[in-house]
Amino acid sequence: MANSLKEKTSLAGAQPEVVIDPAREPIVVVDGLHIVYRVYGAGSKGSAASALMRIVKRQNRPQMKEVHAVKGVSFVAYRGDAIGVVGTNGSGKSTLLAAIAGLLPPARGGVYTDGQPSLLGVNAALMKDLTGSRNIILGCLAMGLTQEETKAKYDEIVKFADLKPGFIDYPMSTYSSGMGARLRFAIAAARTHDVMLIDEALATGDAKFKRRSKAKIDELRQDAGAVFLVAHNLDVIEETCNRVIWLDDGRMKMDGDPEEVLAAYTKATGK
Ligand SMILES: Nc1ncnc2c1ncn2[C@@H]1O[C@H](COP(=O)(O)OP(=O)(O)OP(=O)(O)O)[C@@H](O)[C@H]1O
Repeated sequence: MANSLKEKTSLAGAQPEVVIDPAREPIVVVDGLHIVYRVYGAGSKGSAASALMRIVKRQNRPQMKEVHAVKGVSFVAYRGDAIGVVGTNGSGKSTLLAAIAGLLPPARGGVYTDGQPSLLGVNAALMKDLTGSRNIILGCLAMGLTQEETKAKYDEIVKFADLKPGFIDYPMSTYSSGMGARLRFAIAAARTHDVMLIDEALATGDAKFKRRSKAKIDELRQDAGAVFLVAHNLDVIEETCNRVIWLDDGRMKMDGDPEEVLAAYTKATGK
């Protein structure tokens, strides 16, 4: 599979922008990636009536605006990497993760992954009207676990989420954001992921849960291909990751050792 990644990278363009270290196993290759959102102005989604009015008034279609969120980012993540992604609001962190997960089509360049990426975000798709218990079962089945595997993992997930007593049988709409995040993380961590993308999921947990999550991520890193973590809390990144990518206005500003990158980022942003 590693070979196919190398082949694909060289096919991505005449001049691939990434260089793969032949001594290591690439898991994710991001090659000259550009992501552009297309946004229509207010009211532009429009009804048939507003379209008719435009025809009558001989007006053109409302202007489409483009938001260039990721601008030519390239890097290679290797097996065992836990990569923290930092950057100020709107710098493109979530967009990059969504692109790696295959949820956003590149405008240019490409993303190649060895295995199935799983995006674990604050808005991960759990059903608010269903109980935590039902969500565990649905979540496990959705991740591809069999009924037997789901049953076997159930108690472990409940224990890891460590919700207030009884809450596992309440609808998730009654959970605080921290409780929701804990359950989401506990469900996602119940299986190993080839590429695990965590978007702020740990931000709402308390200190004890963060410690346990870190231990769990370390464990997942042993089996997973690569872990990506977006967090505004730099301590979480520093403690969890072996590498940090700093995005600035959609561009790669730095990629390297956590201590070095976080020091430069803190100095530049005063965070
Ligand atoms: N669905 C969308 N439609 C249009 N523009 C979007 C959309 N999502 C994000 N953007 C824009 O893309 C850019 C990058 O946003 P993104 O959410 O990736 O940044 P971020 O670094 O994750 O920010 P934050 O730290 O605030 O979560 C921003 O300019 C944002 O306004």
